[in-house]
Amino acid sequence: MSRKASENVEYTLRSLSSLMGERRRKQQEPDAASAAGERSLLAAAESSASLQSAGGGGVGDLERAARRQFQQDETPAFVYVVAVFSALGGFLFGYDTGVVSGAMLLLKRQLSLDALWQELLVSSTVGAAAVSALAGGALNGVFGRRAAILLASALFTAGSAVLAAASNKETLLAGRLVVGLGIGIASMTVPVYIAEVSPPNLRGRLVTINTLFITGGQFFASVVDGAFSYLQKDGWRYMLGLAAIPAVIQFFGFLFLPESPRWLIQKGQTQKARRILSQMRGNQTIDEEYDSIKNNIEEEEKEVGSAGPVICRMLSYPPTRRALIVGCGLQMFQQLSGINTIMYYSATILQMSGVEDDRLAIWLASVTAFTNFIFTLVGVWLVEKVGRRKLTFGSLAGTTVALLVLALGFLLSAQVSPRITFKPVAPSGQNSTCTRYSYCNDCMLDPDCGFCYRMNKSTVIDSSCVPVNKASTNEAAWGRCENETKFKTEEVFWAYNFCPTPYSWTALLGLILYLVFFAPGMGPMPWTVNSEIYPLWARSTGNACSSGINWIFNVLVSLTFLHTAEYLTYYGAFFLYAGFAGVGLLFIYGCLPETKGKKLEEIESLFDNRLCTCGASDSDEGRYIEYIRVKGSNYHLSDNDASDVE
Ligand SMILES: O[C@H]1[C@H](O)[C@@H](O)[C@H](O)[C@@H](O)[C@H]1O
Repeated sequence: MSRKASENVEYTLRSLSSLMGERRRKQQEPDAASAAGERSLLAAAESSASLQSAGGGGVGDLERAARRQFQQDETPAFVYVVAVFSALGGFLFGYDTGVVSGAMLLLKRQLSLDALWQELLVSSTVGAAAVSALAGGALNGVFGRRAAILLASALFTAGSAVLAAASNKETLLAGRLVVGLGIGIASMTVPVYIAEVSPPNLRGRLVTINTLFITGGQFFASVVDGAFSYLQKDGWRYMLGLAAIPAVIQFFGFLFLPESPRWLIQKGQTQKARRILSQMRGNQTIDEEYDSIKNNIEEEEKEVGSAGPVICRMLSYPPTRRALIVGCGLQMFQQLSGINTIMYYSATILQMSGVEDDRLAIWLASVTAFTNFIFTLVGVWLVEKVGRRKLTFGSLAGTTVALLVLALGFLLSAQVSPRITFKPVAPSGQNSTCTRYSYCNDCMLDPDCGFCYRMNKSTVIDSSCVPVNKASTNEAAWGRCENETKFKTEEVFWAYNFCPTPYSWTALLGLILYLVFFAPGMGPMPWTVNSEIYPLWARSTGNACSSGINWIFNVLVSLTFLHTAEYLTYYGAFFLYAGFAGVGLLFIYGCLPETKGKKLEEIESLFDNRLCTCGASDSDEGRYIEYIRVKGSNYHLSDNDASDVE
């Protein structure tokens, strides 16, 4: 059957099943079955026969009516409102992790911060996020998802206010720690909350929107950084303080938004849960979904028991143990593929490719953040079409290739690295190791040194390696490249962290390819998949562990990047990330099952088989699955089983 024809049949099936549900509701006495939700799926042949006998206007009218009915069954706007308010947590996560690099440029001058303090202010937030993500499991298990999100937005607000008003570095550190605590809680709670309120056919898309907000926050932060970089004094206060606005909006929004119905059922607050669930499902019957959540909780309690800490029960029960390995593995490989060093290093990669102006490089770094954001949008679009498994695998495969291109770019640049031809005499009392280097590449790998040179057409001439000004890496400590006035009068250029070479464009190509491939899959899918693979009793703890792993590897990779580059050179570092990504590919191929279209309560069974047989045992692979909602019930309809459903 052609694709178009099969799409028509599918649409007709969808329309008819909806319509038949409606007809029956009108024609039949309400009995127990109809109270449990109308379930009427017809195979194509059956339905056309019923159609003829149904009379009353023929196929055209029926289809029109079906179309009307189908449209009425749409997910209520309320679910989208809830998802967007929750995803503000993602926005703050992105904003607060992204804004600090620009703020630091101004802060280090105004408060004379040394390297240790700069490092502390950047990594304290990520470290605090790791701790609070781990602790957030208990928090949102005991007090609920809504309370955890409210707490996270309160922390974001308080932290941003402290940062904006800070008068010394100690207060700044306190503010960054508070913001970090908020990020950790939000990063693990928001995806879980969205997954729990979403209907199955939209779940992937809505959870992925949270990552869209993360990358949106990072992009917005880069624009704010660019804009306030002109305000040399106190510009950082605005950069860091602005986060309070979305945080306050989220806090007040959530005062009016409901708790997750799944959590409420687990806590025995069934009436409230039913009310919220029907609010979320609009005109659809919720009985089936409600019963399935409730039965699931009871069965799980029988099967796993409720004694002992959740993490011990998870580890001793094979399906949750496997899910935990998959969830943590995905988060680990996301960070090991080097996303945050790519983002952090993008300004330098851009400079390598010939962008000499510093401000321009900062603005171009926001183009990088924008690319990351736009391609996450592609992920939102693809996730319910191609599914999580293919999207993640394809994305990581492309990311690996991009990392190889990046590494190759740096390798080529190192091979043709300009020679050092001019050895200036250091002013008295200014000792330095920089002048002993013979090639730009060695000079650039030493964090204390930079490359000062002139250009004759496209050839580097009069090049020297001199110490960098510790207060501003934009200039040398002394000599021709000491300040911007000298750059102009002496017609010299200053390169810190990179070498001018004709192959720099390869690195730029690698950078673009990286973001194009990473952003739709490896960026969002680890969060999305983690929000859905654990059964309810293990969901908070599972997400706490996997988010904790994400943050821990985030700190590890960012903190070790400069040292890795020093020991392995830049191309070595990118080859290393490509290697990690390659191992990640095998892991995803073997272990990640497809969760698209499944109800949260059905997903546990995907982990019944031995780990790393998912590639082979994924029974849904290659089958077209369409979610059909008939008067409140969701059904799988595939080519394989269309004929045996009534
Ligand atoms: O999913 C997000 C996203 O890809 C961000 O761009 C990155 O900074 C985060 O570390 C990651 O968790």
